[in-house]
Amino acid sequence: MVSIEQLSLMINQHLGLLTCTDDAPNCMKWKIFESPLGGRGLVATEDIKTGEVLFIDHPLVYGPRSGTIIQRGCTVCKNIDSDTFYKCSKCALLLCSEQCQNSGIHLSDCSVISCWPNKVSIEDVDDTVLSRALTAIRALLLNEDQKNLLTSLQAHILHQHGSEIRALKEYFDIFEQDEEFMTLVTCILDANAFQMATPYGKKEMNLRGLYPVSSLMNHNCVSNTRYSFNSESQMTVRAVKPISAGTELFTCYSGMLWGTPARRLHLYKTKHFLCVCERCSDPTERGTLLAALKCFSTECSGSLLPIEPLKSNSAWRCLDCGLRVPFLNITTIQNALGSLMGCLNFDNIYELEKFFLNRITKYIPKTNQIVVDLQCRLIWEFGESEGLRWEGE
Ligand SMILES: C[S@@+](CC[C@H](N)C(=O)[O-])C[C@H]1O[C@@H](n2cnc3c(N)ncnc32)[C@H](O)[C@@H]1O
Repeated sequence: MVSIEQLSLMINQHLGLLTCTDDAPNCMKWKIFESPLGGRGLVATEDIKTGEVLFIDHPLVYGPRSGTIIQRGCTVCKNIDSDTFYKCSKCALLLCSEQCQNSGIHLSDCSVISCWPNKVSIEDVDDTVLSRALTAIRALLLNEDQKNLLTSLQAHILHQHGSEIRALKEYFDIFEQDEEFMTLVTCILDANAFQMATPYGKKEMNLRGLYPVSSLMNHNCVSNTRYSFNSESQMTVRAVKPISAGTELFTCYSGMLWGTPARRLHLYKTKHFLCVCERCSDPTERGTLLAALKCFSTECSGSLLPIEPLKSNSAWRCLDCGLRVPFLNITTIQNALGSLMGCLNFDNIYELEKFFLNRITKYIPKTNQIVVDLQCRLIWEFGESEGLRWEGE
């Protein structure tokens, strides 16, 4: 593991590559430090005002996400809506036009892949396997300084990572050194990559990017920063509240409007830690009751909440009548709700509205994250669709 001083130098060099704009502060009001949470983090060195830009980061590497649900799209322009997709005859990456094929991005990608002897004919290479591995493949193109910065970021070395590289080996004889490096990169991406924003209304592949400075921010369920992307994929990180000198800068790795059990499970599965922040420790989640379920007693209209939210198998209790419900009964309800949501067609706004008005609030309190999520989706859709009106209360 590199020292904080070495890492700070690398980060400064990385940020120094940016052209300074009025929006980008030349003098940083934070530094890298040993976080009390373990590992490194960023801490404010001066008082910071709400809205102040903390830094503007750019990705070391980016590419398609590697999840199991694969979106097929052009690996250059990210377009997922084309009748002209074809595979490059040298490397099998999916493309949509000659222009994309002749672009610098594709020529670089292709230069790496076409060096590996193929085990099957190029036409038979599964382009979705290549797409899943593309971000790690692109890391091979970084220069030595960039590779050093990348490998100084946290990695959780777990067998579950690197499946995209193992799948790639079915089609190519990958050089051992490349395979080792790409496998490490998949572990680093898993711990650090951010989902990149898709421009509104554009049908584009979902991308992930490795933003080294942002990657050093630890998580808190009530973060004191927020980030946004510009059209050049730069990430601007701003303070969302006044931050006093000595306070750690936090981002939020999970959905802000998810209840505590959902957030903690997500953080555990994807980032391999159990959050113990103030919000997670508070059964009411600062009064938002996002995880609340309806009391099981027919005479009571109260809300059930976990008694000890930091214990994953905690019993729940009704805030009004005090009824205690064992954890197993709670998981049964949560699973049933999950199945119900799984059957919903989120593209059908009318179905969503009906479900929202007539069904879901019969079973769960209006504060529950599912209701809040549906409300947000409806507001989003109604805001954009001409003629659509809120028909209920
Ligand atoms: C993006 S990295 C953050 C920087 C990292 N601490 C480092 O030293 O490079 C994400 C990892 O940091 C750790 N982490 C982040 N937030 C945490 C928190 N609130 N509690 C415990 N560990 C945390 C987890 O290991 C997580 O997978």
